[in-house]
This record gives sequence, C-alpha cells and structure tokens, in this order.
Amino acid sequence: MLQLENVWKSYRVGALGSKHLTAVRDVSLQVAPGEVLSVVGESGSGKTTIGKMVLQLTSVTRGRILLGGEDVTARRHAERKEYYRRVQGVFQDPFSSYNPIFKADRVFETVRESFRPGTGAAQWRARVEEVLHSVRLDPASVLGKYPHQLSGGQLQRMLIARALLLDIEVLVADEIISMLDASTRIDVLNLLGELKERGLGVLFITHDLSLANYISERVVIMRHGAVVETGATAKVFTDPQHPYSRNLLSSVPQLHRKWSDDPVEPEDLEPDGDRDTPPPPLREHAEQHWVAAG
Ligand SMILES: Nc1ncnc2c1ncn2[C@@H]1O[C@H](COP(=O)(O)OP(=O)(O)OP(=O)(O)O)[C@@H](O)[C@H]1O
Repeated sequence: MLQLENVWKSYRVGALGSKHLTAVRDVSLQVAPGEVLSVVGESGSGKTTIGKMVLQLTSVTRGRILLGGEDVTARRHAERKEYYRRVQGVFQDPFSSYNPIFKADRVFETVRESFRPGTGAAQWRARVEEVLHSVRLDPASVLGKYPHQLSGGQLQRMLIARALLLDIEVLVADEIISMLDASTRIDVLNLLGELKERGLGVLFITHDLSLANYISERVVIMRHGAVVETGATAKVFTDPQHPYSRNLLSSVPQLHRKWSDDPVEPEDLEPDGDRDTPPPPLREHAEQHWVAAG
C-alpha cells in the first residue's frame, strides 16, 4: 500500500529562488495493491508534482509518504535503489525516455546493470522476453530496434515492461497515454487493467476523465494543489458535488453533443485563493464519497 499523508510541496521560484509556489496542499491518498487510483484535475493542479514526490524526483516539503507502512519520505541515495525496486514511473512522452543513438532495448540493460548485475545474459534475456510477452509485445519485433523504428505504443509498453522487470508494487503512470492514438491508447489502458488484476497498485495521473472512469475504482479530483473531491469513481462521476468537479465533468465533449446545438457553459468558480493556507477539509457526502467543504 502506498500512502500520502498530508503532503505539501512548495517550489522555489523567482530570482534566486526568493519566492515560493505551493504546488501541492495537504494531500492525503492511498493506492492499494491491485487498484488503480486516478488523480485528475486541470493543468497546474499539482498532479505531476504528486507523482514526482512519490518517485522521489522532488522532495516533500511537509507530510509523509509511506510504502507498506514504512516512512519513505526522504530516502537517502543508497536507500533509493531499494525503493525503486518497488516503485517505478512511466511518463507522457515515451520518446524522451529513450536515447535515439542506442537501441531501444538498452532500457532493459540499464535495469540489469543497476539492479540485477549478477544475472547472466541468457537468464536476463529470458526474463526480458517474459515481461515483453506480459505487455503483449513480440520480443522478435521490438528487440534490437532503434526507438525511431518503433511506434509510441510499442515504446510505452516497453517502458511498462521495464518497470515490471523489477516486480514492482506501485507504478506511477503520468499521462502515459495522452500522446498515443486512440486504438493504441485503449491497448495500453487494457494492459494497466490486466496489471492491476495481477496485484499492481497504479497511481494513474491524467486530465482525461473518460480514461479515469474507464480504468479506476477510485478517483481524486484536484484543483489549485488540493483535493476538492474524492471517492469511488462511479459515485464521484455520476453525482459530482463540488462546482469544480461538475465543471470538469460537463466539459467532456460527448459524441452526440454538438457545440452548435448545445455549447458547454462552465459554472463560475472561485479564483485561486491563498495557496499557503490549508485547504478546506473533506467532508463525507455519502459512503465512499468525500467533498471539500466550502
Ligand atoms: N520545478 C518546478 N519549479 C517551480 N514550479 C513548478 C515546478 N514544477 C511545477 N511547478 C508549478 O507547480 C504547479 C503544479 O504543477 P504540476 O506539473 O504538478 O501540475 P499538473 O497538474 O501535473 O499539470 P499538467 O496537467 O499541465 O501537467 C504549477 O503551477 C507549476 O507551474
């Protein structure tokens, strides 16, 4: 189980870091084994920062992150390696994770060098082929190729395979399908569904509500760095209580709806207030459904 407890993040900004920007405000969430938790919200709401803190790519300003009940908030460098055996991330742009001058399967070799140096070449190759099959890739058609010879969907699935080589417990998936075409998207999404059935916990960061609805049992909706609504996806999406959630949901264009007949009219929302004050507490609206008060 991955847990965030009252996590805050402030970035230093301005000349010489003289000011700060509070990107994440008092966020608590959990990702259980075999569960996809979606974190949704507009651009700048703090979703990626949460993923980065979980992956220890940026520090936590206040609060705690726990994995399996153990506080992992500020791992020292030596301890991080052990952490990355258990938690890995995949990001939006698969191309940026590959060096174009190396064959794409070098991403697997770097895992062996860092985490399994004692594994022999033949044994490693067999393991790589096994995880490639598990992400529905034919090893013969991807191994030995350069990144430009592979599609975005293949590259993204190879990165998921790379994470799986370590038998991880938690995958942070940050907008991993937004750069893929529609048919490849559903393929990668279905793959996440299979992985969760096998016990992987997935923190699924997206601004696409339909993807969140498709893949996750629980959802967290963020605005201005704080959680405004959370709970069972079915409840939050069918009965949104916060004006921001309602706006987000009504802004999803439907196939049968035309702008010319029925344009979406968003509700007026409060402007961004003081980000340094604690956000309103979450109140239970119904079973498995919480909404920020005020
Ligand atoms: N390294 C950084 N230094 C300073 N400010 C940052 C840094 N990274 C992010 N921010 C700011 O923190 C806020 C939250 O950013 P974040 O990337 O977490 O949002 P997001 O919800 O993931 O947005 P998007 O959907 O556009 O990726 C934004 O105002 C952003 O400008």
